[in-house]
Amino acid sequence: MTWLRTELLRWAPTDLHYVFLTSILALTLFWLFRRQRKISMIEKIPGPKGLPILGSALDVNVAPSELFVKLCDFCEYGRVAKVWIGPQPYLLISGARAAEVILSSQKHLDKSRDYSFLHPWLGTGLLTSTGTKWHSRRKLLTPAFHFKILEDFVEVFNQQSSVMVQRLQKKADGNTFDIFPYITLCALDVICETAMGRVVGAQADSDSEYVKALYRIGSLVQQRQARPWLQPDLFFKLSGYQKEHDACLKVLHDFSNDTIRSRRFEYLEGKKNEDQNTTEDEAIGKKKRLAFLDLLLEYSETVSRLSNEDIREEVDTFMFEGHDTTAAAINWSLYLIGSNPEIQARVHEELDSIFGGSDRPITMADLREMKLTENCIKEALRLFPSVPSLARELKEDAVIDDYRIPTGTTVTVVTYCLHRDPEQFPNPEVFDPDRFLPENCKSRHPYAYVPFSAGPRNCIGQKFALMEEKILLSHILRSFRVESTVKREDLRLIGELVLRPENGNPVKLLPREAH
Ligand code: HEM
Repeated sequence: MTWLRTELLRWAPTDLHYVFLTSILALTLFWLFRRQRKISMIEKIPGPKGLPILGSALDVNVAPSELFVKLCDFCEYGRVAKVWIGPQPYLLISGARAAEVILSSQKHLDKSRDYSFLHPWLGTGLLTSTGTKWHSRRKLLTPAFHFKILEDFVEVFNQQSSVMVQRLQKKADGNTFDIFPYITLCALDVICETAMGRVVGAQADSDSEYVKALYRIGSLVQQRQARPWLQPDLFFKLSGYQKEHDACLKVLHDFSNDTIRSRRFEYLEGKKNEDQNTTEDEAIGKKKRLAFLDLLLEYSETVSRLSNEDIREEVDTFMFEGHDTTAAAINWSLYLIGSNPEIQARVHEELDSIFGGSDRPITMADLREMKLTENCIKEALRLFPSVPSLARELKEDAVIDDYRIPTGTTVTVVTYCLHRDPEQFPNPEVFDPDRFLPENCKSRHPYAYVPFSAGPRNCIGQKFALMEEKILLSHILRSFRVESTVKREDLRLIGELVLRPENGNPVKLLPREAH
């Protein structure tokens, strides 16, 4: 028995134990109090009832096209709605006043956790970074999107559009085919040349290793975002996707790194020779076109030092943000124009009045005249915004539409639903480009229409995107008449990183001369 007494004495609680236990208890109570406060604040907001602990997690465990329908159903609860997915509350915003609180704020700039699945590929480039890094990069990159610089890209937009039109000519026999990949590959060629200054010829060879890796990694990130069980690193690894993801990553990063290294070398060599020689182009007064990558190299030498890795983050971000979004937007415009023959006739009339039936390249002056075409693009981005929702994580409490929203909540602006508010857009489902005539925009809330987001974290590439869209779309419509074959009520939407039709964009094309 002596051994038992000795053991008991050894384990008898000391002051240290009391302090330790009291601290644990205090921390637990504090956590419970905070959690309860959070729950009671969130519970005041309308939303689906959900199950204990799971919330609405089972409702969102559905096929991708049903998931988007669910998201829109949740928004029916109100312009501000809540939904619990397990222990995590999500706030869904589909009203302009509430969207303004988040998008115009200088405080709520942090992206939600979903964006972290892009980090291995994009690092913390402009889209995914936060705090001082985001601030300084945004300041550095803004001049790269100046109109004067974008003007130089018109030639690329024209050249790649001509390749696309040539490819489409082979399909313009009135039979149905999916035009989506034709437009996507063209947008990919455009972004490779404008962002990196490299010609990948995706339209000529869509089997290239780089093109395949780009698409595969996009779809892997999307799957991970949509399926909560793939989110922990361990499960992603066990699923086998991690290996595939890393293989794609290697192809993409090797490509960007090689390009950056060789362009930096060329840039430095060019600088050395600058005073000694003039290049052949300069001798005939022709200015060399600079890709975004060249501009970053120049800023890196003159404004703020950027490592090759810093530059890669930004160039990869442009590659990611800058092609799927524009490709989807052009497809949606074409889909809606192809479903509305009267509007298509008006667009053809506008294009004929500018180009008179010639197939000459499009100039900046032409772009300014394409008012109706531009309004069709804007209206298509209203009905089918390429980025259908965007999310922030609150780093401090916020007051939205009289509700106090606690720190840590993920706030998602559901652009797709916001753009269908009947108070801002009467008969919201109707495709009516005249909504964007200046006189019809006057009374609209400034945050009712935000396809490029708004406020400090808006899309840096929106002018580039609109120019590209106008040029690609008008090249198609100058050559062809388009007929959409899917009715609006039969559309099934996939609303992941980018909003796209589940079954592509099957259309019939006919050469214009035939009509
Ligand atoms: C129709 C085409 C496009 C649409 C609809 C679009 C839409 C958007 C939206 C909604 C955001 C905010 C995302 C968020 O807060 O999560 C965004 C951000 C961004 N976009 Fe675009 N985008 C388009 C084209 C482009 C292009 C062509 C580029 C570059 C060449 C680009 C580069 C970026 C970048 C770098 C950001 C992050 C900006 C920041 O956080 O400071 N986008 N875009």
